[in-house]
Amino acid sequence: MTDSAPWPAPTSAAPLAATVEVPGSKSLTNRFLVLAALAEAPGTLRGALRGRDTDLMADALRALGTTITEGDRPSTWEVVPGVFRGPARVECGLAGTVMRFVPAVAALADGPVHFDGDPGARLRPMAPVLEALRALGVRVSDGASLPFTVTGHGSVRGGTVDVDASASSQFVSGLLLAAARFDQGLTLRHVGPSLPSLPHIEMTVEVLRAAGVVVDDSRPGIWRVEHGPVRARDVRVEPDLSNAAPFLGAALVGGGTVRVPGWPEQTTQPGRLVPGLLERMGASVSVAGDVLSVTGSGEIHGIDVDLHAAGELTPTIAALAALADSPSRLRGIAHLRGHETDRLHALATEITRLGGRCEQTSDGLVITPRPLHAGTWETYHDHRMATAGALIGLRVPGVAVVDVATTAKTLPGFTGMWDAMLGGQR
Ligand SMILES: O=C(O)C1=C[C@@H](OP(=O)(O)O)[C@@H](O)[C@H](O)C1
Ligand SMILES: C=C(OP(=O)(O)O)C(=O)O
Repeated sequence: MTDSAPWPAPTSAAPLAATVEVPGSKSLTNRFLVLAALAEAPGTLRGALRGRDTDLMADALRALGTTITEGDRPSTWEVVPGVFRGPARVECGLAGTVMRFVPAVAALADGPVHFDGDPGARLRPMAPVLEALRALGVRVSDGASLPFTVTGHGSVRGGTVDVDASASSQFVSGLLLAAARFDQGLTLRHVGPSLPSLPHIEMTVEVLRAAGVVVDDSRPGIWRVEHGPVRARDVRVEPDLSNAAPFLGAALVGGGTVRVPGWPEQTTQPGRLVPGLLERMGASVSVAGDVLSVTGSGEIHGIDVDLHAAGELTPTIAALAALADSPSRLRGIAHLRGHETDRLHALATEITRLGGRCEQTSDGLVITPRPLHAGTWETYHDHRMATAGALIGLRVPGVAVVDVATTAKTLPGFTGMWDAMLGGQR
C-alpha cells in the first residue's frame, strides 16, 4: 500500500460547485454492528460505511460467532447474532473502535480470543480497557497494549469499575456497549483528569437506549448500564460528518460552494460542529431540507478553538489554518498523540516541511500562516492526514500526498470523490 507513488493533489482552478455524497459514519456503523451482534434477534444496518475499520469490525464479530452478510447492496448488512465463542483471532488494523469495543464482547465468549493489529496499533493506549476487564473478573493476558488475549468463560460478572479515560473516550464506549450483557450490568466511573470526545460517549448512550438498554448518565463522569436484553433493530446510518469536513473545507480553500446531502437535523456526531467552525473561519453556511451548503470566498480566517470534544476534526482545521490570513490556536487535544499517529507531531512536521509554521504546545498546535511551497506530505497511515494534505494541495501547487490509499480506513474511493468534487468547478 505504501509503495505506490505519492498522489499529486489537484489544485482548484475555479470556484467549486459540487454536491458530495458522504458514506456512512464509521462511529455509528461500528456501534450498530456491535449492538446487532449482542442483540436477541437478527437486525439490519443500512447506509453502513464500508471501509477498512468497519470491515475489520464485521470480521471481528464474525470470528466470535456472529453471522454478517451483505444485503441488497454493499452498504446493507444483515446481522444474525450467535453464541460468542473462542478460540478466535481479532485483527484490529489501526481501528480504535475495534481494539477498544471488541474486547468486552470477547469477554462474553467461551474461550481465548487473541487481538493484534498494525504495528502502529500496538502503540495506541489500551491499558484502561484491559485493566477494567481484569477488575470485572475477566482473564486478560499480561501487558498493557496490543497484542493481548481475552479468555472468557461465557459470562461476565460486571459491577462497578473505575476507568481513566483521559486518553480516549473509546475506553468508556467499549465497556458500556457490552455492559447490558454483563450479569450485574455496569457502573463505570471516569477517574482521570479530563474526558475527550464527549459527543462520542453521548452517541454510545443514545444507540444503547435506542436498543432498549437502560442507561443512567445523569451524573457527570458516571454511567450506569442495567443488565437486560439488547433489542434487534433495522437502522439507517447517518453520513460521516467528520469525513464531510475536508470536502466542506474545500469550499473555503477554493471558493465556491460544496453541498452535502443527508445532513442530520439532530446528531451525536462531533462533526455537527463543522458548520460552526467553518463559519468562524470565513464560510457562509446554509441548510435547505437535509442539504448543508458551505460557501467560501477563498479567504480563510484563523481560529482559536478548543477541539477537546471533536479531536478527529483537527487535521482538517489545521490544514485550513495553515492557509488562513491570521494565526490559529487549536487547544484541548493532547490525546491526539495516541490517535492513528501522534497527530500533533505529524501535522507540525508536515506543515513545516511545506514552509509553514506550526508549533506543538502541551495540548495542541499554534499555526502561523506563511506562504507554502510544493513538497511531499507524509501521512503516517492516518486517513485524516491524507485528507488534510489534499486540502492544502488544493491551494498549493505540487503537494504530493504519500500513501493516499490510507484513506480507505474510513473513506475508500477518496481520490475519486475529490476529483469529482473538482469536476464540478464552474
Ligand atoms: O468512539 C468513537 O467512535 C470515536 C471516538 C473518538 O476517539 P478518542 O476519544 O480516542 O479521540 C474519535 O476521535 C474517534 O475517531 C472515534
Ligand atoms: C481517531 C480516529 O480513529 P479511531 O477510531 O481509530 O480512534 C479517527 O478516525 O480520527
